[in-house]
Amino acid sequence: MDTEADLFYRQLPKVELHAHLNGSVSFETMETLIKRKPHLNIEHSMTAIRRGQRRSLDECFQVFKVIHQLVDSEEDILMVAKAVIQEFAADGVKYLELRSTPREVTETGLTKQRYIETVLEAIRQCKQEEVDIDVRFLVAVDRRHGPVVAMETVKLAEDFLLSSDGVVVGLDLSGDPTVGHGKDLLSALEKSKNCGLKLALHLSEVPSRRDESELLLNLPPDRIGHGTFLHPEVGGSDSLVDKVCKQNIPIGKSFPFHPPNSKITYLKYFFKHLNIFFYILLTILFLISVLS
Ligand SMILES: CNc1ncnc2c1ncn2[C@@H]1O[C@H](COP(=O)(O)O)[C@@H](O)[C@H]1O
Repeated sequence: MDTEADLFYRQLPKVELHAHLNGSVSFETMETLIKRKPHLNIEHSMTAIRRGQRRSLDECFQVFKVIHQLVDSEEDILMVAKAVIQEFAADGVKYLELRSTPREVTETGLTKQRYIETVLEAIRQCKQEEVDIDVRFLVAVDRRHGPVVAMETVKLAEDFLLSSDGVVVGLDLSGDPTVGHGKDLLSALEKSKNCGLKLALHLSEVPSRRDESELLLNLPPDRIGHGTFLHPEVGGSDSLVDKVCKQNIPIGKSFPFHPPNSKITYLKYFFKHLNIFFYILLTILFLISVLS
């Protein structure tokens, strides 16, 4: 049963700036999809990460593969997108930035163009049905597919930017962060920016990506996905954190994030190196006693 706090938080008007369409499918919608395709033998445990359950990034991407098998036609996309929008609205979200990677599925005749059009149709229908939410769409580039596909996706996104009456607003860069390097996608991202698409970039999601993050932050992006390893304490750098803070880029936060010059960081530094301060203090006391 809902507590008073649950109700309060549900009713609180909210913005959702990091929603992957196929990462936002509810248990109920998943049930409908599984029933529609019994031949796939998919069970619920293969499509969701339960509260408190820990999964590696690799396992998360396996889950998306299964979901993609379930969502592979215009009919599925329309149903899923409408349900996701209605559920966010029921949760008190007033502004939603939905992102999704357009896919081609030969067996069902789905093309990338129709994929985007179908999501836009779902947004249009929700608006017509007066669902109380403002939805924008970001076309996603999957970094695993490389620079050629990235450039094709940018061109597609650009067409929709001009024809979707303000619903398509940007480009998202996502996909397995351990695959490829951002430098190969830079020209596609620059083109995207130059034609007026906003950029939502997944970066520093895994360690040892400082060079890539530096490069991507120079674009700069308008949204950051995760940014888990930007901070110097986890292998990032002050320069990376500085760029995010100075440019005020909203971040899909997955870790405590302090600007390098904040009081909290100084205090943490002090306590971390307390033993050094103690030795310095002893040395000063020793020198005072010797000299006096
Ligand atoms: C866990 N952190 C993450 N890091 C990077 N990319 C992620 C992601 N979570 C989701 N995606 C991206 O979103 C796709 C699923 O939604 P769509 O089919 O596009 O709607 C995944 O295949 C992946 O490319």
